[in-house]
Amino acid sequence: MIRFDHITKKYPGTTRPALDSIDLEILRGEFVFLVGASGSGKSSCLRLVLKEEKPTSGSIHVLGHDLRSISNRKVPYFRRNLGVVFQDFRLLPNKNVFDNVAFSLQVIGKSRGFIQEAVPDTLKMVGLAEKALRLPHELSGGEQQRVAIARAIVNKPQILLADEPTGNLDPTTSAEIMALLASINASGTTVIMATHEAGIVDKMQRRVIELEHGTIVRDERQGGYATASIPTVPGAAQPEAPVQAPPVFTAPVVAAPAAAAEVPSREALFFPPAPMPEAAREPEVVPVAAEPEPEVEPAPVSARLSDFDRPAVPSPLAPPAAEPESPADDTVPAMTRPILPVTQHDAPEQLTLAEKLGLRAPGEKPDQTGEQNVGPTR
Ligand SMILES: Nc1ncnc2c1ncn2[C@@H]1O[C@H](COP(=O)(O)OP(=O)(O)OP(=O)(O)O)[C@@H](O)[C@H]1O
Repeated sequence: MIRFDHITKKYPGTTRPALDSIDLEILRGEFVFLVGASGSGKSSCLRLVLKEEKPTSGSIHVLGHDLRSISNRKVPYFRRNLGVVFQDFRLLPNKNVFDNVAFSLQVIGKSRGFIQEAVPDTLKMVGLAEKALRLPHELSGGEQQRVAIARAIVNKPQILLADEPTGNLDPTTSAEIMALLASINASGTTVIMATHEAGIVDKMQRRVIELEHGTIVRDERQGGYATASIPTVPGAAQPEAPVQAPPVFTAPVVAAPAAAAEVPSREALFFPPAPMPEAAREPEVVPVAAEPEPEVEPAPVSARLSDFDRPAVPSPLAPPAAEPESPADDTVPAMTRPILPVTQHDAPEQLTLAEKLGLRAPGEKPDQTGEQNVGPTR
């Protein structure tokens, strides 16, 4: 699903490579932690997967594509296969929860009907169905991160990249966010998460790739956080949920994730299944749209409370019911968008949020959202 072959990344003006001849393979359905000291190269790995940065040498394959073969014009289409979540949430401050999630679908031209179904489904999954009309500043940090996760998964990405998604959250809230990420992984999405949080890594017992000065020094199938190079400080605060909180990330269940997940129960959220077995792996090549999608004017989307009262609906991660899609959607699987913060070297300096999310190519028709970022309110 993701393969790095001899990847070296050297940023302009630096003497030492951020990544130094990395070889790496991540399989479909895996949950992978990237750990390592600050500056070890974790975010660089994520940016390379997104094609936000180009390697100095070596090749990267994502979803069957050699990233060198994807032209800049097609990068936004490629990125619809990826969802990205950041430490600082990056919500649109003047849009409510529903519209923040709807935004990413509007920009890629999804129909109003699709949006009116997919957004409530996704908000329900992340536990925010009741708060669809709130503005970001009316939410807690954890709730804001749930909105960001909803936005990242609403179009059903095959890969979810998370760059320190719990970095601004307290331990209990972090545990809840991790349970949500685990449930997303359980429904088949590959999750790659860069983190410094030892407690989370130790509890999850998933694959751990440790970077040190741009090289991989550890790759464990079910690892913990601490090693000689990143020791856990005795007595340091660990992200432990308080006693009354539901137990999280414990006892992996043997069942493989379902291909089309049901809406996970609360129990499922807190007892995430183990990673998908390696057998059922490698995917077909995911097509990147050969032609640009037709420009569809973003339809004004307003949440109706009745939308949130509907009977049980399929998980937002499951394939949607037959939906009218734009022609380009026939060739681009329903996915979501990326958001890594680092500016592409060859991109214009002033990018709109849609461009940062990979929803529009730089220079494409700007949207009218008055977009700006909003960070945690905590
Ligand atoms: N745009 C850039 N220009 C120059 N150097 C960069 C750039 N981005 C990252 N670097 C350098 O590359 C190295 C790896 O950085 P990277 O952000 O990948 O590390 P990280 O492990 O994610 O760190 P952190 O945990 O602090 O986020 C660091 O030495 C950093 O200074």
